[in-house]
Amino acid sequence: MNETPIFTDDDPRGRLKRREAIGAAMAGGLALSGLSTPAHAASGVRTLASHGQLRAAYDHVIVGAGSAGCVLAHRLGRAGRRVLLIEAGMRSTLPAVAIPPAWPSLQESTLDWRYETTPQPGLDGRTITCPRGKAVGGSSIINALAYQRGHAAAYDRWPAGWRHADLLPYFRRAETFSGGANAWRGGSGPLHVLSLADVADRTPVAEAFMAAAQQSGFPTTPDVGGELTTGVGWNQLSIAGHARADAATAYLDSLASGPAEVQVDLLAGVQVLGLEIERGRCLGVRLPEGVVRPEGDVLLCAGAIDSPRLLMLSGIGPADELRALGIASAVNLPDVGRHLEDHLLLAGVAYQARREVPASRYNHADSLLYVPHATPGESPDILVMCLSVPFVRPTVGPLSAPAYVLVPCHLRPRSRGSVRLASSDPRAAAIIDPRYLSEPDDLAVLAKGVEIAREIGAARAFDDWRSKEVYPGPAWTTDAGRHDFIRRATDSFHHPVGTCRIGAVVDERLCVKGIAGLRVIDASVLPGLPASMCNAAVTAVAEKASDLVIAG
Ligand SMILES: Cc1cc2nc3c(=O)[nH]c(=O)nc-3n(C[C@H](O)[C@H](O)[C@H](O)COP(=O)(O)OP(=O)(O)OC[C@H]3O[C@@H](n4cnc5c(N)ncnc54)[C@H](O)[C@@H]3O)c2cc1C
Repeated sequence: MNETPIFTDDDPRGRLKRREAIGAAMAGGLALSGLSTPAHAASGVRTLASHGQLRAAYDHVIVGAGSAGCVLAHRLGRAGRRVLLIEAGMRSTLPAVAIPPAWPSLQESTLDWRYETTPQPGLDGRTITCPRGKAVGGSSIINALAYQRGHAAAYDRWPAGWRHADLLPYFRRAETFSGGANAWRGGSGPLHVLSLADVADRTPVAEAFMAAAQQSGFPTTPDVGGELTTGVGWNQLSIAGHARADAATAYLDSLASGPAEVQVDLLAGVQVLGLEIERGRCLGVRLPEGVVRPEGDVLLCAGAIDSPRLLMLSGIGPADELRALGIASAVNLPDVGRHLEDHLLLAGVAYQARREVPASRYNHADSLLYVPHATPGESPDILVMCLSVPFVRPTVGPLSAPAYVLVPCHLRPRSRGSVRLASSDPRAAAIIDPRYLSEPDDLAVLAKGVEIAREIGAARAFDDWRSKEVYPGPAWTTDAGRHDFIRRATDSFHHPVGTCRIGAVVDERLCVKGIAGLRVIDASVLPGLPASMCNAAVTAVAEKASDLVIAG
């Protein structure tokens, strides 16, 4: 059997886990050459060094140890289920993962699948990077750490059972909030959420943004993730003790302590190649070395790009398209891979500063503003973040320090795209076409976002910081100039969802329509974007899904 290394030997955390794995393997009666120490039962997640260490039987196989997969492993493990968690990436050893302000360096690193979109006509034909975490912890390992659930109304547009009131107990169950528990926030969940309202070392430019937004007539909110999710407030981040609190540290490492031994095995560095489907039932998952068949459901948690890809590779999707690639249809589900939705950001409304801008100790966006511009009282369509770094798209032009940038984001885009198979090769990346700005209304909302950002940027509270507006600058005076600037400055916010959405691909229990024994549980099932970044929504959906799986 081909051994797949789980950790590099120079990683102290890796050595510890490897020792646990070896001990557990011997306890299970498996022989590894060169070992003479007695076996002992490991607590927590048992990290398998190879396919050969699999247990004789599992209740569930989880594909993908990302934001959702780690939640499921934790909850099912605690419920006494025998779980195999399979992840294509490894446990991360990059120090930058733990350091919040270092997060941008993780894109295009070894922890990133490094996908990219097709050329986007709405963005002057540019291809856009589509980073996705390839590691134990998934995209929560490389993301920008913001952790917010957004406005209730965005969930209330989702199908029954998944609306805000249904999810609120799960948002609370997931988190330990730095501001303490209340009717909206959790106080004892695995994931630590730090409100920058509770720290003293916020960057002063973010303080100026708070004041400038108020001078421009926007209300403040004491807790952007609590009862009032509109207005200007301090960012909230998944951070515990100054370090990133990703899904793996929060949900897998915490299994090591607890009331009872759990039976959760992690097989990392192994890519699932497809699902075994026979006569309308999912029997297991295909690995390079064979098939693993659980006694219960297979739980697909490979994310908004790879979950639809794996379904289609297994014959679940648009039958005609799959047949054209030589893939036999198991069930015709035309919506698999369709309805791809993603938030847009615009980088940005940029200012040369009068003096050095102190760096953020967090994620560079210490304060932000949610604006329900289109429909006051509804969920926000515009978010403006205040970045204390000179971040503009290279297609916009140069920007040297000292500078700060206001970044408008579109939270309710109308453009919809797709994820399709490039070929029947199970290792080939999917064709990702978000069709950014294909709906003219999206451009108009971004234009409004730029205007809000410029108004705040020109407010008195920034006088002490602002030397001059560099972008959009004079370009903003004509229609042509405005449109040109938006097309050059727009990028993905990296929140793809909806490619296996509830109602179309999975039912309200997240079971794949027409296939028994298979559920999809990750960002792909979200029936729409939340009115904020999506990690909290994915986590809450996975929390609720774990109860559904346990209920059977
Ligand atoms: C650069 C970036 C910044 C972001 N910033 C934020 C932010 O600040 N706040 C926020 O809320 N959200 C943010 N997000 C989005 C958020 O992190 C994701 O929406 C969320 O993590 C998605 O969770 P998931 O479980 O659906 O997928 P993932 O967490 O991506 O997990 C999928 C897992 O499946 C694995 N996998 C895929 N295919 C296979 C296969 N064939 N075999 C085995 N394993 C497989 C992957 O390696 C991965 O570990 C950001 C995302 C990125 C990329």
